[in-house]
Amino acid sequence: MIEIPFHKYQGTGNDFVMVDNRSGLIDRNDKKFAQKLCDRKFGVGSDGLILIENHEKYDFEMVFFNPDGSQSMCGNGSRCAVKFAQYLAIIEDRTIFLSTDGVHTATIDGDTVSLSMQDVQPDKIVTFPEHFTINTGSPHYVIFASNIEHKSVKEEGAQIRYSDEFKEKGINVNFVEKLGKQKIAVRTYERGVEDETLSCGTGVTACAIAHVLHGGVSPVHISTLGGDLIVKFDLQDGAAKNVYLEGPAMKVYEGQIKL
Ligand SMILES: N[C@@H](CCC[C@H](N)C(=O)O)C(=O)O
Repeated sequence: MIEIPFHKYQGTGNDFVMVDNRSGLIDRNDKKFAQKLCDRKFGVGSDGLILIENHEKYDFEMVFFNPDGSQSMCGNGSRCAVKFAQYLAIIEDRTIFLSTDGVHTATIDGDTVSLSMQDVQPDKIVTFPEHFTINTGSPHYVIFASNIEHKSVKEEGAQIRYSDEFKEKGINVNFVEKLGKQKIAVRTYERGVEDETLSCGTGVTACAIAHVLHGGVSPVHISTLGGDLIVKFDLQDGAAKNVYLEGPAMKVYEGQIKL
């Protein structure tokens, strides 16, 4: 049994257990740690586990796990990791770091973290008559709907995520309501959590891109169940470039857990 010090962070209600793993306390290849720490009944409980590790070339490396132990890019988690790296005095108010899908930069202003996302090339944006699939580091299904406050996001999201087309690799499912040229509301079912979360950073980025492809204008202000985010980008030759995800990221508490 080992005692693991952890910090809990949230970004618009998407919550993460953070572990300073610069000493190699946790084996990053052992996905059971994520399953245990993220368990809301037997562990700390969160939408993901993030390990902060040393990196030769960048300020740090962020290793992200979903609660089921799978790995992908996490936008809100990256914003929280940046705040945690500031708390650990690895960085001051700007950084360049490595995440699951490559190198990111970020700036911090109080509790607001602005994160650069990878360019989304045209082959990652697929338009169907009723929906989009867009990969913003993680795969997203984006569907426009009305009155999303009344949607059964868990049930309807799970139907798409476990459909024949997606059941093997999984997909995150986003329901988007247009509120204006520069405003949308989003609710997201996340794979790996297998439930609705209060917010999803890569998800709202995909939704903002879909919104602009439908006539919206960047920057797009996004309302989620857990708070507000802003996504900015330039649409050039069918690609989304200079993509930024901005919003609050905060520490909630810290503790130790025996595993
Ligand atoms: N909450 C995240 C996305 C986390 C990864 C996702 N569940 C997946 O497996 O694709 C975000 O803020 O982007």
